Amino acid sequence: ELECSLTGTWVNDLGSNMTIETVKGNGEFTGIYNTAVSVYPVKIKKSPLLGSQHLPDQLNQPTFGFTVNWSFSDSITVFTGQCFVDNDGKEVLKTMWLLRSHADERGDDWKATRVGYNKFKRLE
Ligand SMILES: O=C(CCCC[C@@H]1SC[C@@H]2NC(=O)N[C@@H]21)NCCc1cc([N+](=O)[O-])ccc1O
Repeated sequence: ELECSLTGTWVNDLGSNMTIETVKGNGEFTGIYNTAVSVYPVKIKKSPLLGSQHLPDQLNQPTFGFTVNWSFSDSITVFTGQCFVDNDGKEVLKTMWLLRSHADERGDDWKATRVGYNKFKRLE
C-alpha cells in the first residue's frame, strides 16, 4: 500500500486494535475498533469508527481524525493525530483522544471528558 494510507489493521500501546477499510478518494474511511480496555469492567464489544485523513500522495506523513461510537456504552471517543514513517520504514500513528462519557446531569458535565494519547503500529 501507499505509505500512511490508514487502510489495514493497527494495534496500540494498550493492546487495542482497529481495522480500517479502504480509504476513499476524498480521504474518508470506516472501520471497526476493538478496545482492550474500558473505564468500567463491562463486556467489551467491537465498535464502529468513522474518520478521514489527508491523502499521502499529496502530503507525506498526513494528519487524520476518527470517531469511535462505543457500542457497549453511552460514550464516544474522538482520536486525532498524524502518521509518521520511522527510520526503518515502519509507520507509526501518534494520536491524542478525547473520551466523552454520558453524564447523568449537567452538574456532572465537568468530569465527563477524559483525554489521553495512543501510539499505533501496523499489525504485521
Ligand atoms: O470505557 C468506555 C468505552 C471504551 C473507551 C476505550 C478508550 S478510548 C481511548 C483509549 N484508547 C483505547 O484503545 N482504549 C481507550 N467508555 C467510558 C465509560 C462508560 C462506560 C459505560 N459502560 O461500560 O457501560 C457506560 C458509559 C460510559 O461513559
